[in-house]
Amino acid sequence: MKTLNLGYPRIGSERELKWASEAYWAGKISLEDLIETGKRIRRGNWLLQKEQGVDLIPCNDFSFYDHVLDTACMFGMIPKEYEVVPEPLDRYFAMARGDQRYGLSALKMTKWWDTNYHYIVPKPGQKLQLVPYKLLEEVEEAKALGINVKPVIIGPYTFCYLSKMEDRLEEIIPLYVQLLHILAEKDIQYVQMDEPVLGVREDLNFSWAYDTFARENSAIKIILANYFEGYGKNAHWILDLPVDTLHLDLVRSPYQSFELLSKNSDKNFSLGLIDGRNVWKSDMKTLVSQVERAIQLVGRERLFLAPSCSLIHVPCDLDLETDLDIKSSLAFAKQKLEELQTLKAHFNGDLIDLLAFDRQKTETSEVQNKVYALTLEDERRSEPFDVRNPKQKAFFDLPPLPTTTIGSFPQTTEIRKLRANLKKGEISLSTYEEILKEETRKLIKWQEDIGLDVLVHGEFERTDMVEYFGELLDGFAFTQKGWVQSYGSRCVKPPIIFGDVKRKADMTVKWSAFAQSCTSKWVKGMLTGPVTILQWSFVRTDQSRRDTCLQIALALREEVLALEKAGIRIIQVDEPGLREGLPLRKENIRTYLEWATRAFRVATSGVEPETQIHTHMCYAHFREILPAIISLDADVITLECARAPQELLNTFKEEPYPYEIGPGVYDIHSPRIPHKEEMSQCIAEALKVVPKDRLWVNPDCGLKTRKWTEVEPALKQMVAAARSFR
Ligand SMILES: Nc1nc2c(c(=O)[nH]1)N[C@@H](CNc1ccc(C(=O)N[C@@H](CCC(=O)N[C@@H](CCC(=O)N[C@@H](CCC(=O)O)C(=O)O)C(=O)O)C(=O)O)cc1)CN2
Ligand code: MET
Ligand SMILES: [Zn+2]
Repeated sequence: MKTLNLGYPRIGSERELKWASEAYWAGKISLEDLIETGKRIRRGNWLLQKEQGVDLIPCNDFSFYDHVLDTACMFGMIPKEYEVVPEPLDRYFAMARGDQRYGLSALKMTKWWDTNYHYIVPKPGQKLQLVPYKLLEEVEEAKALGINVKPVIIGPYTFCYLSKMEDRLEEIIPLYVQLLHILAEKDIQYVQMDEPVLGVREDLNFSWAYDTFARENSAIKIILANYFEGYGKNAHWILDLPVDTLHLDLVRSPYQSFELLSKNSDKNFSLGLIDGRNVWKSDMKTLVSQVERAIQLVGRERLFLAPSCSLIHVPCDLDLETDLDIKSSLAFAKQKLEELQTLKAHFNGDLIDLLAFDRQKTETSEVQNKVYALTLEDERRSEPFDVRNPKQKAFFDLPPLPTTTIGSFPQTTEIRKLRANLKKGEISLSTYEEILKEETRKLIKWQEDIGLDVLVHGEFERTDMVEYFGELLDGFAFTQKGWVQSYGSRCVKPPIIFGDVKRKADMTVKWSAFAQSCTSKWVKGMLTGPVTILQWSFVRTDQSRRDTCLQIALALREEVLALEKAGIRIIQVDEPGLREGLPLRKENIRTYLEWATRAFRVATSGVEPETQIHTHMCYAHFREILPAIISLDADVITLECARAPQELLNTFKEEPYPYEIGPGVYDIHSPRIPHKEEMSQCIAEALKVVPKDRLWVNPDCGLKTRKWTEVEPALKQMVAAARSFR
């Protein structure tokens, strides 16, 4: 029995790649040093996988920023304006994050399927050509270590779908053919073509490309990898494709996977048994019986054992955790490979102790009962928007086009160091809090000085907008080193929901009330919404996502009411995870949106009519969920918009948004400082589709990743731009 792996985390178990890239961008280390770090990580990952007995080890799963951008570069998709950057890796980073030195803005970034990973959306335009050096270098590096790797390549349909160039398959297929030829010459035996588009589209004709590949290349075996969903109606023809192996995500689609295994075919199958999207240990007994069934259906020679998807969505190594009560229930990337090896050993006849793993079932608790007892009253504001909106206008007395920010301000090295010191016990909690209060006080003053209208406290006390709440709520565990790449060098440490969620005490009231006490302007309270907390955590699997989400909503409802009671009358409940949680298959969308929007309303609807509920979302194609966004009944929404204003504004042209809205005028994911004229342009565009008394002016998202030197001029210009329209 053989095993294969679809991809391994590339950020490094100590986030080596993050530190090296950020040091390189800051001019603190050389390009050679950065490249060397990349090599070290790849070597480490390959050797680890070899040691774990993985038979087909991936390459090209490494990336200095993003594997979709790598693929775009492999096909020569470098927009003209970036050609001014002489060094190829700098040009690549300029596309990913913009480059002030050359006045270049970044390409658009968006979510990878239903994950919290973000990819760079390639920009079609120029003629395509094959530039495969990154991939080939990795093949050679692995060879030097005695490993004949399996390159991972985004397949043509998925790549064209993600790049919005489905009309250019004819042009790109020959480049794939050319690449396969080159790889065959290098003695590559297997290539993994990732085609997760199979999980969302049922109208594509795959045989066009894959027949060509089979005709032109008999030497290379193609593993077609679909994950995060089953094959849907594509199951009717997928077995006719001339590929060697079909990967099945048995975690997301067990039923259909076995249907495919039962059909008559000549295919080999990769059984995606081990959950690549969650951190619980596998129940080996269940896996064994699944494999046994598969063996009965197709025979063991035709099977690979595998994780369900790439392991980049889970942390690297559980061994690094020294203080985690539920550790014995968990498996991170390295441990998942160990599970794979155990399973393989079992089927190869070694005597192995197979552990059944039953997560304890908890008794129906008070919180669960509260969820069952929720009524329509609990998710309805006491007055509809048209009645409460004029009251709010009178209550807050804000100028037209009020300016605000999304919540966080720069998380400077000093602040992070301070928190690290607190964790190490080098400073006391009261010292920590005093210093952060001082930062907050300074920030309030600064916001007053530059003339912002609705102020924020800055979120200095938060490690991360989800982790922070996880640490304060019952039912969550959190790791020390459980980092998962979110985009580029940015990582998150998703908390683990293992039990019933309950609010123990106030979570944000102290900080918001303190900030409000420093000013006579309005300070906006800041919470992360129930769907986003769910979506960005690892969840328990013994109860539905819906029930877990509603439990979180009930906890947040208490916090919202506590904020209101403390005099915070504008409360933002962020839901950037709402769109991302959308099921990939259309038929599951409605049910999801019903409970997800309900959770938001449960969290927010208990307040007085004058209390203004804001929400915020980023990176979304909002059009398809606009009715759901409207059903949140939030008084104000701030949205990411700067990298793709037209898309968003067209949406509102077609369907006017009935609440107040702030389409972001400043792209905060790039270090580049926008000009006032660009922001004015955004406001002018927005005014074409949003009535003036409903429009807010704000950045795209929080400013925590930016430097003060970037934020100061940008926000001053933003305020000036807003004023020029009043
Ligand atoms: N969960 C989540 N998902 C999300 C987002 C989000 O904000 N949270 N936003 C979008 C993605 N955007 C993101 C934006 C920023 C970061 C981000 O800045 N992450 C930080 C880590 C944040 C954090 O938890 N920081 C901790 C730990 C900081 C740290 O690394 N400390 C050093 C020591 C400090 C030092 O000496 O510099 C260490 O532990 O080694 C803290 O502030 O306390 C990073 O990668 O740098 C992540 C995602 C969508 N998905
Ligand atoms: C990813 S959405 C971020 C919202 C949060 N309030 C912040 O400003 O950082
Ligand atoms: Zn955001």
